[in-house]
Amino acid sequence: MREAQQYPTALTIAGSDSGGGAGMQADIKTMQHFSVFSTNVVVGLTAQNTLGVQGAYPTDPAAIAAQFESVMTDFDIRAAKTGALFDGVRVSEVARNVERFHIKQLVIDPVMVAKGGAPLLDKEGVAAMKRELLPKALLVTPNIPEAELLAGLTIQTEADMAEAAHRIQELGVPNVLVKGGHLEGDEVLNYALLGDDSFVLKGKKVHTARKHGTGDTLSAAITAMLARGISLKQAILIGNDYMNHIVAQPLFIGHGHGPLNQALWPNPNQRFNNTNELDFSCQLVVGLENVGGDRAKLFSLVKEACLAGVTVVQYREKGTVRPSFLEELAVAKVLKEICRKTKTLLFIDDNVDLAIAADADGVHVGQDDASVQSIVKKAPELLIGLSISTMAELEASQAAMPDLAYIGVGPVFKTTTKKDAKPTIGLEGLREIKEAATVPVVAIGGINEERAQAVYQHGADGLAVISAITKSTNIAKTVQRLCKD
Ligand SMILES: Cc1ncc(COP(=O)(O)OP(=O)(O)O)c(N)n1
Ligand SMILES: Cc1ncsc1CCOP(=O)(O)O
Ligand SMILES: [Mg+2]
Repeated sequence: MREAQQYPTALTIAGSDSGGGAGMQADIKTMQHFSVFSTNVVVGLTAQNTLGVQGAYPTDPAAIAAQFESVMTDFDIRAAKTGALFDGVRVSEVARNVERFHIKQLVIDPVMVAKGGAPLLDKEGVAAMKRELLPKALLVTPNIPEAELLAGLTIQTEADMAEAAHRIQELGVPNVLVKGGHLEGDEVLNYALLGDDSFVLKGKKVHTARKHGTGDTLSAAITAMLARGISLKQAILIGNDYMNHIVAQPLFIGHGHGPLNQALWPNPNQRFNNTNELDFSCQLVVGLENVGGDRAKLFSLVKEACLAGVTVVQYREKGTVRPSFLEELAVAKVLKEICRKTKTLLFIDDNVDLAIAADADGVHVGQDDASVQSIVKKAPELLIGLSISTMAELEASQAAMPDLAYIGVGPVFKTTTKKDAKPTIGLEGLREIKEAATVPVVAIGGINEERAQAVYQHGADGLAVISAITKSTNIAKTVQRLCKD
């Protein structure tokens, strides 16, 4: 199957909101924004706007089953989520179909009451959810009133949230995210209990009524990321950042509880695009250290290399006298501008904060730098390159692979440019790592014009050089010879 046909697909099992801000409409918009195709089982209609729910019309259970049949027999559903399920009959029908079609990655947003106060799940529905649906789910994302109902306790503090999460876990769902937006205070605390692991996510509380659809949007974002193969924990961390960002900039639509703008995400989809489409074939790694500290020389060299066809520039400062953060930022911003003109990707070595501040495309980190997981949490929009020098490092980094744009493998040959370089791995070492790698391999270390083609022949998808370009007397010709024949 061609890559373009492997667009991840998810399913939302929810109610329609005629106002467009919540329910299935919020799910579809959010999933699309995360580059996931959304299929739907409509469990009911609501006549609704930003002022409230004027009517609710549950779907015939036979129509629910028929929709499941249509979707599940055609699409490769990687993850699903539920929203408003109305009553016990519909919850049972959904649970039956989840079982029938072996839906594994199921996120339950246990929608019980709409923003304006209208009930969206009756008493039997709550009982059926506890009994039949939660044990089939991967994650449940209750807000405070929903968690109180599911856990049977009053929640006022973080400790209460933790207690509620544990009680809900006992109902058979392994992972629980209690959303604390309804609690007093200037911060929103979300409590996550993932198996035995627990953590608290914080966000600034935005005091606005324009938050219609927040629960649907968060659970849809998490579901979309699961469909893309991102781990549950990272999906929750990214989803939390996403919500903090979009809640702060609501849409001024309607006269009541206004909707969110799901498309508001910095550098939309940059991170989630098919990274296979990005070109990591020829990378110039460079800093002031490599050009005698001469800024003008650095800029003209990078410009020439970009025009000659390098596909990535990595800004890397390693000299004994390091420029200050602000000096590096000033340089990085000029590099960004140069790269923008030729559509060349700009990466920053080691420094995630600098990459964020300079609006770089990515960051390259070594084994002892910031962890891939922490970068994803802090800056989900950044592409990430990770250094790998041995098979053991590759194996130890398996969990990070879905989040990587490429791995930098080497040093392949002896190099004097990097003082603390690890032992060389040679062309055979490069081949061995390439055969086990699941992301593009960028070879580095002692590569020059003469050696470039052998590097490709041993499996490299791309190469990265410092001295081959910084010491070249004819950059255009050098870049041409470094490219794959
Ligand atoms: C493409 C590429 N591969 C490897 C490295 C080395 O990064 P790291 O291990 O962090 O070492 P330093 O560059 O920080 O000395 C790289 N920068 N780029
Ligand atoms: C940054 C780095 N990482 C491994 S080797 C190396 C230096 C590459 O420099 P050169 O291309 O001049 O050998
Ligand atoms: Mg490093």
